[in-house]
Amino acid sequence: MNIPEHRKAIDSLDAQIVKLLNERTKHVLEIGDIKLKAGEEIYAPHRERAVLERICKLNHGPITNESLRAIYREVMSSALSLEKSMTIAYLGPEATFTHQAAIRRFGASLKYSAQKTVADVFSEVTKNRADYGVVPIENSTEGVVTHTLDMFVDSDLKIVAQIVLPIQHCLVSTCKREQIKKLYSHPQSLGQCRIWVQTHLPNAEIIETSSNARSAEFAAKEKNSAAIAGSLAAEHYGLRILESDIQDNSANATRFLVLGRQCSPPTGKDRTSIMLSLSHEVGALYKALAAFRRFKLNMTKIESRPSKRKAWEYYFFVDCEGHKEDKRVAKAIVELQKECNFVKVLGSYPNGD
Ligand SMILES: O=C(O)C(=O)C[C@]1(C(=O)O)C=C[C@@H](O)C=C1
Repeated sequence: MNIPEHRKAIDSLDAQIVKLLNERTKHVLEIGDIKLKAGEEIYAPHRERAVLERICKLNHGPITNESLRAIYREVMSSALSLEKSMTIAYLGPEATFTHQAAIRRFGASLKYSAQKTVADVFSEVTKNRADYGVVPIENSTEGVVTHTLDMFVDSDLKIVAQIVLPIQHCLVSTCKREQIKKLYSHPQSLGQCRIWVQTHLPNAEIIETSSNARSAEFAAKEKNSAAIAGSLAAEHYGLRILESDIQDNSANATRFLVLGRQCSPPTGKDRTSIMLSLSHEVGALYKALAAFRRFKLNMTKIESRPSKRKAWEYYFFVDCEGHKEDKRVAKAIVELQKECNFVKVLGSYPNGD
């Protein structure tokens, strides 16, 4: 076939794709009506995961699974936005990695609302001003985000999904690399790119900022300056990516949580986050954690935080595999309730990204 013939075939396929996408969307709208009448959540992360897994299984190429997932992300995002006008609050400013993570999960068709602090994200969702919130919880090199853990103490919001975003730092600027005199960076990002900066920009004056997006904003306004930031920030502030993936550790990733008001149903591959407090007694933590061993539950994380209510009193945050409605998890929670002063299930949600 020559190019015009291929294009004719593409035009005919596009006509079918558009028709099929609209047929799909009509079903989604009907589901939306049923959910609204039943007072159910519109966003269904368990179903989205099943859809994405299924389309990847159906795929025999040449299109990659990654591209197919990105296309379907947008298909589901546009469907969601038609089912209900939705707002996603996230830790801003605009174009941060949290913003990038939120778009990766919810797509480009929804409304996003940047918040100044993690507490503001919680408050927007609690007060119904946003449908969901996205906050960072831990970075593979920097560890846990303590503000986020602390917020769960007084909040009734649920973790409904998680997003694992590989953090790819870029050197972004309006000038050429040789012309860079100043480098704007968030201290954590600088920590993650230290070797690269020392090797490639040893003479640049380094100025610390409060976020990657701010770094990009400053670099966009000032001649002979550059920033360490993500690709979304580069695009947002009209900067060129001079070098990508400049982080010293290529396995650098951040886990974000999606906060909502209702729990997600089980998918068969879930994770449950639990918060607990214990009496000051020898072996109290050991006895409490025995519940996970007894019911053969793989614990994937444990963190402790000062309670801020009484000196030397701590809360423990524990993640395990399984859903709170799974028999073994439910039994372990009953056991924990016997051993602990206080137990709160923060949410059960699909494991993975
Ligand atoms: O299956 C549903 O519950 C839907 O609302 C449909 C759909 C989809 O487009 O497939 C849309 C949004 C949900 O988050 C999950 C899936």
